[in-house]
Amino acid sequence: QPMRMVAAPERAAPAVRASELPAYNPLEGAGAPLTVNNGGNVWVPQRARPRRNRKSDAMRRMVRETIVTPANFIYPLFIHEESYQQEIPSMPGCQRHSLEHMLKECEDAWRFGVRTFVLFPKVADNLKSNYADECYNPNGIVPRAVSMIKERFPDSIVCTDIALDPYSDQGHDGVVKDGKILNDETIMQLCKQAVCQARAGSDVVAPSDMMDGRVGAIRDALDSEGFTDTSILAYTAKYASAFYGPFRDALDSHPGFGDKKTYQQDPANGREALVEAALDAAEGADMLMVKPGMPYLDVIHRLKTETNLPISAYHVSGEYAMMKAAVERGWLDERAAVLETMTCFKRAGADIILTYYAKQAAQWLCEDGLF
Ligand SMILES: NCc1[nH]cc(CCC(=O)O)c1CC(=O)O
Ligand SMILES: [Mg+2]
Repeated sequence: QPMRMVAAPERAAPAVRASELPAYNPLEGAGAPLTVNNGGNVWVPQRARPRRNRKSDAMRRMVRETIVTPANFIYPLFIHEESYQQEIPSMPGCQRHSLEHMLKECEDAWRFGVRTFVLFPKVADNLKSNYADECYNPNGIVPRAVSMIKERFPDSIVCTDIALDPYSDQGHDGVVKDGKILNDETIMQLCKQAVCQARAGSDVVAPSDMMDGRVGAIRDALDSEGFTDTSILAYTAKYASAFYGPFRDALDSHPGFGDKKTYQQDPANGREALVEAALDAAEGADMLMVKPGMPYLDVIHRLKTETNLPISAYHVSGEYAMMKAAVERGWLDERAAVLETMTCFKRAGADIILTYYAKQAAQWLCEDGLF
């Protein structure tokens, strides 16, 4: 039934005394007949009007629950050994950077308040192998990149990914035998990779492989080599997702056979993320990651309520690509859609947001100012 407007009567309605008003009931106005108040205005009697807290920009800012700042972002950078920048067609606006250009990119983001970077290497095919031994080469591209950033920006936080896939000739996150991914053999390699990166100056190592027990093993390996201050950002709830395709284009790391479902989580499972979170926390993780981001806000929220460790959302390559594609078609307002997405990650419980939009979003936040 549509509500009918009632014409105001000729004479003003008699004043209503407070004592005559019914007991407070915030829902009372719903469906109540329209009347006219002492001001002569149409009035649906109701005391609670949530719109009052939205009535001006200043009011909205005063009551805002969630504020995203550039310090919350982790900016991922793809690097390669070449001296040029290479566009990644499925990730418009992202490139494989030369090491020199990587520094320029850090500097640009730094000016907008971004302090944290994570590195992903595109490795040449002739350096790839089943055991991925290149991953702990002290002269490999990642250790060199880490020292370059730390030298230029000593106050930055440099994160490095721990996983074999960029260095694996099979495109898997572990050592392969008879078509299976070996858990404990892989952990041996991951520990060497973590120590190598810590030695190069990495502030945070981020295992993204999903082998069981690798957080504890990496913690012990770091500690026994004296790297007790190197943090671990564990990819705790990493799902076997269809949204990683553009990242695998960027690294040329598509799995050579099969899929990653025997180690990454089933997207159908939420409670399983709590099992993983309890293990990672017990094994010494400093921060927990949920990946992908937007389709997994419920998982972020559940981890936030179940643990007291900082939570990071990974806004992955496929999420980035689909936003860019809609923007290119003129179907989305990029700035509004991106900033809304970032705010929603934090509202859901993410303290940290790893996103390919980090530099751009930080710039927009700086332009808005006053956050
Ligand atoms: N260790 C692999 C890794 N680390 C980050 C991503 C994907 C990130 C993205 O899509 O942005 C992947 C891909 C995969 O698991 O196959
Ligand atoms: Mg685990």
